[in-house]
Amino acid sequence: MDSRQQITLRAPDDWHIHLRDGTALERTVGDAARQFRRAIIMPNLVPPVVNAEGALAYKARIEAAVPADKAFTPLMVIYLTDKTSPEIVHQAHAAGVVAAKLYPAGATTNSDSGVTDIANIYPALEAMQSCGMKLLLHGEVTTSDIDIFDRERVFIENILGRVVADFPSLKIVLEHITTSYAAEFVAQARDGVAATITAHHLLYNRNHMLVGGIRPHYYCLPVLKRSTHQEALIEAATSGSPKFFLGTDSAPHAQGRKETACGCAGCYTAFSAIELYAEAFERAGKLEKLEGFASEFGPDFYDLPRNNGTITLVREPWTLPSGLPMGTDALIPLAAGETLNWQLL
Ligand SMILES: NC(=O)N[C@@H](CC(=O)O)C(=O)O
Ligand SMILES: [Zn+2]
Ligand SMILES: [Zn+2]
Repeated sequence: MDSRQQITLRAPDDWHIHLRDGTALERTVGDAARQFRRAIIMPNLVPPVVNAEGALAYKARIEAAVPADKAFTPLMVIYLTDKTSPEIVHQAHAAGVVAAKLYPAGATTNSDSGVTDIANIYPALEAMQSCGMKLLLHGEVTTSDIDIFDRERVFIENILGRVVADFPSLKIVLEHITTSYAAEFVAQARDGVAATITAHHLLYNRNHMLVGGIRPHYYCLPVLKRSTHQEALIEAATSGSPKFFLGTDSAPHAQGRKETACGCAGCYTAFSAIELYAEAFERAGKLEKLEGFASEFGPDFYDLPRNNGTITLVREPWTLPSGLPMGTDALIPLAAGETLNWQLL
């Protein structure tokens, strides 16, 4: 009889992940499939995944990288551009694409082809509303006069409120929220508006990134905020509200592209995602709320069945590796070399 403390959860899903392409897939898909049954696959490749054809081809490349002993379903997303037409939306929907992603142009990694004015995609949003395709948002404005720590709040005030009102039955996910403003907006919004929360925004605030030396592996977008915002996110994630669910935003960048004068934005959390979330929920004294957040509210929002089967985590401290191979590159996982209390069996 195993006397270690354990928790067993319905098998979880990741509602926001970056897998990249080519030789990265062995690493990223292997890690994701060890942790999750399904994942929403971000389309910000270079060039981006902008239509049904691109999504189906990318899906096949991901499926080819799933380890033989794992069941993992990629849920595909197209990238909205100024040229996304209702026809592109309907074709994608017919091909099984579940959502379209809005990257304001210039907001984040690989967002150069993003939307320059929300008005340009109103016909596409109309089509998405009519066929039930979800809208996923990188919720930051990009104008240079707006401070980087205010970009999420200003997006909510200037853009999100309008989209939520103009498309009253469009299902919308504000991705990787980082502020109390976002948590409050989503909590009070109409049905059909939800948010994903990353493990790193639950575990860290900007002091972790900037005090005692600059730590590039904590740098992601939207950037970590002050601790009061971190506390609001912990409160939202552990509240039991079905509007908040798991999305890692795991985003691999080779070590040399993080540890450099102009480092890329993105944290690689896929290697130990559910363990990082368990850590955050345990610290909040809310481990019993992890299953809803990780395994129930996401599929409910996406109108998909919850997974059958379970995973088990044991409370047995273990140390993350200091680096991982990704193709011919080195990849530094978030919390590299640190000890976590919970381990996936
Ligand atoms: N989160 C990040 O900092 N980076 C993501 C893009 C994104 O989700 O904004 C990436 O693709 O690297
Ligand atoms: Zn983003
Ligand atoms: Zn992302």
